[in-house]
Amino acid sequence: MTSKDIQTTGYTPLHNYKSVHCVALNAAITPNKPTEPLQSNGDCHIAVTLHSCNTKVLCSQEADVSNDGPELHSTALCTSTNAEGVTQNYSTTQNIADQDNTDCETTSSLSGQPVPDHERHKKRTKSDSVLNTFGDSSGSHCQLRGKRKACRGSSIPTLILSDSTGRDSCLFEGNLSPDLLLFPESEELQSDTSHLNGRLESPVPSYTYLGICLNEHQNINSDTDLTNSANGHQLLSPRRSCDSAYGSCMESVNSMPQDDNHPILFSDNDTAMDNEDNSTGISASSQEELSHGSISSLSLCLPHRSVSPFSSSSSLASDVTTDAQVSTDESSGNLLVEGDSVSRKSSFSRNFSLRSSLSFEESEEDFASSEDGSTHSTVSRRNSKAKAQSSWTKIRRMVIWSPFMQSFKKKYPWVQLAGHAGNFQPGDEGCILKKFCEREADCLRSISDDPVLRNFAPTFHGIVECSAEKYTRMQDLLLPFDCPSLMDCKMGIRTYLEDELVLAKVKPRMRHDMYQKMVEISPDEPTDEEKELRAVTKPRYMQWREHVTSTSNLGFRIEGIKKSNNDPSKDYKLTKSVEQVTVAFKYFIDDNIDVLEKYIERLKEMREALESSDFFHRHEAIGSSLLFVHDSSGLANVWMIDFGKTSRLPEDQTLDHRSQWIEGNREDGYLFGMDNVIGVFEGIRDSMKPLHSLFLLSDLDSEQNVSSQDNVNCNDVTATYNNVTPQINITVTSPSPVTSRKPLCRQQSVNARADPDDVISNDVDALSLSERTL
Ligand SMILES: O=P(O)(O)O[C@H]1[C@H](O)[C@@H](OP(=O)(O)O)[C@H](OP(=O)(O)O)[C@@H](OP(=O)(O)O)[C@H]1O
Ligand SMILES: Nc1ncnc2c1ncn2[C@@H]1O[C@H](COP(=O)(O)OP(=O)(O)O)[C@@H](O)[C@H]1O
Repeated sequence: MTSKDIQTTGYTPLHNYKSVHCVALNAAITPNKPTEPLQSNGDCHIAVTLHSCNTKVLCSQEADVSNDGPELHSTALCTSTNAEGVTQNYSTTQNIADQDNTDCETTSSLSGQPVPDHERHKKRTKSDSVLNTFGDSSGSHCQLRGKRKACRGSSIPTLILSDSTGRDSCLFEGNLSPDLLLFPESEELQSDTSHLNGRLESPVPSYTYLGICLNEHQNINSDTDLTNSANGHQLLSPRRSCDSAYGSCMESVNSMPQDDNHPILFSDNDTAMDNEDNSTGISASSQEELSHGSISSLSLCLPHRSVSPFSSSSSLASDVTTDAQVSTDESSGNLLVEGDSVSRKSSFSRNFSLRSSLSFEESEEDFASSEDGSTHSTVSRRNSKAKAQSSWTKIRRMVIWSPFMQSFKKKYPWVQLAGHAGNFQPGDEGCILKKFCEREADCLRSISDDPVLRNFAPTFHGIVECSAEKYTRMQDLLLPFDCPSLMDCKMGIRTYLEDELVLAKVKPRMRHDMYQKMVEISPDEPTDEEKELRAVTKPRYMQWREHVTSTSNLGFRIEGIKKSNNDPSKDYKLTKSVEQVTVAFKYFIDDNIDVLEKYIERLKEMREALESSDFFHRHEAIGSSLLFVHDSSGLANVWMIDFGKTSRLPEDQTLDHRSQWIEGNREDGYLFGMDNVIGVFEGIRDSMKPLHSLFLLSDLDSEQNVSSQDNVNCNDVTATYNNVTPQINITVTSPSPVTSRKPLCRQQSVNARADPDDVISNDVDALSLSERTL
């Protein structure tokens, strides 16, 4: 199966989700004795492979889980292999004394302490083969009996658990885009199934899949579709939503064939009907599975507090309460799930938002299964199944708390670094959705069609509508990166439209929010009148922002930086001078010269493309940003984003994007800013290149002009060598990064070593770029 095979098409992605928590557990995982229920003290061997949706194997894990003694600790001896094939052995020990205790204690010993072979459980062969089957990048696990997982966006984890008998199961959890749930697509059932079966050398075992979605409409969507496959196995898949947030997606799901083999277990008003006993919640069974008795109960709870993937992290006011219980009805063999209501407050403040495809802190809370709000009669059944349930809990904990999963958790953040909170939604197939803005959509469309510029901005993928709201669908630029570091630089010497200025003069609108933001940074900034009104106009605020940041002097400003493993920071509201910007850029690139070179190269290409672009010369670009993204693998790229205030000029007008702005000429200083971004990066590069490689002291007389050195991009270097004190002062006049303006002059003071035959050493400790003023 190719990666194409697992791309699901044909339905519109879901919108308006604040977060979706999805859990899927297969009942098929068994202890070493496959025909017996999972015992609370049973040992088992599990294998886990984590795939991205594009079938890349992210990592895999095998674990021998043994419960040494009465329920206090469980130890997993694991081998974990990442995408690069690096294998790590470790053990994970967990205190699982309290099943409802979400603060599961985990200690792990990592690589360097390989788990001795004799400590491993025996039955590995079959698991290995399963692991290999799933671990060969084929992505075959994504299609189980024709049920296609809507694997959209690379950041989607798929967990496959395989037990020692070769039976495999799916554990799928985290904060996932709603369109990542399993959705049926009827066709390719047979071929893929046989393919998978063939590879597994055994029939695909029964799967039980439970999908639980949580959306901003404060509902838990616990819906299922029990589907019998051709080979008699059954699949429980998420089926419908209780409100419009599911939108068109549910249309497609609902359009799937429904016949005797596809019993619908739930009504549309979320008062789920158990086909056996009319109980509330989710009910479905994998009867074959249950008749084997390989699982008697499992318990799932959605987190009590859940971080919304698209809400502000710092101003998070998210309060989520939801529980879902799954247990087995022994008489019917059904799995029974209960869910209570969810309440959520979402924040719409302007701030960061983070999405993590896996949110295992949250998942951990899953283990605290609450009886509150349960309306189902399965409480007693649950209680009676507590023991077996605890085994499941343990396994999940093992997996979730292993270094393997913990490190994966960090790998997939989607970050909205700047901009308006609530503007973005998850999209499908590597896309994100941004609230529709005609100007922006027009620009993205034009740029995508422009052979010169198309690589420098997110690809435009049309306009979609959901819940009566329009979105622009565009390429998710973070897709290829692992744990990316991001920086958003707002370009130009001006951040407000001329129209806004005109309007503010004619009809000033006082903004309290902007006054508030202003005094937070500069309490003394407002005039007496503004203080009295506790409000400022938008242009006043915007101009002040430009003035206290590098917008006005350098033609760009840093909006935010997020280093791979750190929280995002927008603490650049007073970053103005070249030195301050240099410090921030250096922090961002972390002295990684390769990344730096890539940025410089890319920026220069982009500048060249912009200079030659008719589109660009005919547009005024206000508030547009450069998004810098790199990761530890050295992958680095820069794109232009945010065209919400980029507008076409009258036919007879063009801009050079470097000239001074005079009201009415609509110049925006975009290229001026770009020149300076490049200049600062080049300054950093030069400072990182030790000058001692350039000059030998012996080459220098007491005073000598040294000709241009290519590798420092100097026009002229004047070096003064003082024979008495080994000190050299070098003045480098570099080509101006601000081409049409006064050249920047860098003065570098270099300490020379005493030995004149030796190279000049070391620090370029005084680097000053004289800033030009507008
Ligand atoms: O960055 P801070 O200091 O918070 O100021 C913001 C940014 O300038 C926004 O620009 P961008 O979207 O380019 O980041 C701007 O949105 P506009 O683009 O609508 O001008 C906001 O205006 P309001 O949306 O009017 O609040 C303004 O409050
Ligand atoms: N195509 C994209 N791919 C990935 N991240 C993006 C993309 N577009 C925007 N972002 C993220 O969203 C943030 C805000 O984007 P922006 O378009 O400036 O929003 P706004 O119009 O609300 O200001 C950026 O800083 C970046 O982190």
